[in-house]
Amino acid sequence: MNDATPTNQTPKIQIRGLRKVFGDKVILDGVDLDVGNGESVLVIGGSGSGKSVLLKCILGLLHPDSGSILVDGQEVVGLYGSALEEVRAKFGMLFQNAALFDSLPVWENVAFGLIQGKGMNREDAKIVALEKLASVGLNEDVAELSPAELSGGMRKRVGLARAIASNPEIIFFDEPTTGLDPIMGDVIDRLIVSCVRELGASTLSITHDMASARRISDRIAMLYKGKIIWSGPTKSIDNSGNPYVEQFINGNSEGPIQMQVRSL
Ligand SMILES: Nc1ncnc2c1ncn2[C@@H]1O[C@H](COP(=O)(O)OP(=O)(O)OP(=O)(O)O)[C@@H](O)[C@H]1O
Repeated sequence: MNDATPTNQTPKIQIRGLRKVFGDKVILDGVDLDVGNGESVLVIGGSGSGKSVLLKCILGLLHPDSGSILVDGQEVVGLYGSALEEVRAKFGMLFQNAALFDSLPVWENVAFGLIQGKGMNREDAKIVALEKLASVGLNEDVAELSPAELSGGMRKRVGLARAIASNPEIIFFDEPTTGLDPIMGDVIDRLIVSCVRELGASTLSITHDMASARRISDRIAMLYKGKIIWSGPTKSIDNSGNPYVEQFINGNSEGPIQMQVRSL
């Protein structure tokens, strides 16, 4: 399947024929996916379907067996060292568990990439961190706390502030609402949408939370058996006409998707 971009511009990310195998397990089996400029794409798929592997291939953390990943038209498969770092500098990422260092105060977690990655001095990096924390609704008192002192929702906010700290062109959201109650999930999703809009960033996200998926994406793509088997506007997800998508979004155990359940 060829995943057409919604505009004629060069896509921000263009993936073609991506294949990744671990031992005898084919995880990605020819993934084709585009993320347009300023577009928010969300990948759905069952546990173990390869969503994280896909993100890791784009970030160069895993090396695909074959296929192509273009970022702004530049091939990133096979890049390493400073060339890979240059591409990675375009990305921000909000990890599932926010992945904060408890040994550093909140502001330093946000400023970490600016100080370590971009060589910014601590004073300037702190100013940026405080600005970004303010943009996700956290004040200067919170900036001095340890992440261990924060609630789950606050940790996500800090993770979001860190993801946007360097004004990235592309942001990955990995399960941004996991572990939050539905109301806090909505709050975080709204923050994500407003921060992304303000930056004009393109996003690629993965989640199991369909309410969140509907809020933070323009387009949804479904990964199944190593391929994107459906992709379409988020607003048409309920009329996909695809039995795999229907089963997934309705959470039915009955349907064409065979979940592997190991009996104990
Ligand atoms: N480094 C690795 N070495 C071997 N197998 C791996 C490695 N990374 C991932 N896998 C396997 O690849 C498959 C896909 O994993 P992945 O984490 O991408 O799934 P996922 O769709 O993100 O799942 P979930 O929704 O549960 O997070 C799994 O079977 C996993 O065990």
